[in-house]
Amino acid sequence: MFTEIALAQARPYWEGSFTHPFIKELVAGDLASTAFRYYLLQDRYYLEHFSKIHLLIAQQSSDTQVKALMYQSANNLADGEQMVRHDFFQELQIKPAEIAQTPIAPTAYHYVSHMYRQLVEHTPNVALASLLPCAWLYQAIGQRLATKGSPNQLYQRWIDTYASDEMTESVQTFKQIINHVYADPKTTPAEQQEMVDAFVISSAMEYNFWGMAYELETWPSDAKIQPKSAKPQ
Ligand SMILES: Cc1ncc(CO)c(N)n1
Repeated sequence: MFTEIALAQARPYWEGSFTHPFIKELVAGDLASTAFRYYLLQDRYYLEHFSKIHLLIAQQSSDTQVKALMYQSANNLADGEQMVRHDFFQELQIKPAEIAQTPIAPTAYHYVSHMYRQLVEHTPNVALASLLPCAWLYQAIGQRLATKGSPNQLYQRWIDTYASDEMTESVQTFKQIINHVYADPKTTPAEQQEMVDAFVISSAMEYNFWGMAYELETWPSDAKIQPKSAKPQ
């Protein structure tokens, strides 16, 4: 089964995420607000592209189940998670000017680039595999943290986003569909391996994403020109 094989290989990155200082301090309630802000700013860029990649996979896949899942998830993202984020932005007073002035951090840029790359270098199925750690890892984190609860209201709301029954259900559906695609006789052993590799790299990127926010990661400081900002196109 794809999900078991892929998770077994990505395990160290998952464990690293569960125990990352960003997550630990989020639960304890004492995560620096600068780190959470930076996370949100970078994640806004990430989610915007994540949604676009869903649409590209939907257009390029010949599998009816994959197509339906990608269109539906793109819609859910638009009116679910991105809406919640909109509220966070308002509450933390993150204004368009701050968004426009914040360069995309290297890890956010690399993670997004990795997902697009699967469509160019490989196939819609491989790109699909690169999307799965996003929802699945956050759902696993949500499950673990839900019982603990954060004394910080805002951080608790972030946790709640990922600890819901709807989240668990949608991850279940994604896993069933990808396991089906992986086992399909049309999927060659080479493509199966590429799916696993794409999943593992995304898991590594997920792990790096916490460090990116925690350390307020930037491009090399001697660069005179910073890359473009994360502002919406
Ligand atoms: C980087 C990242 N991974 C996963 C999720 C969950 O959707 C998110 N919002 N951001």
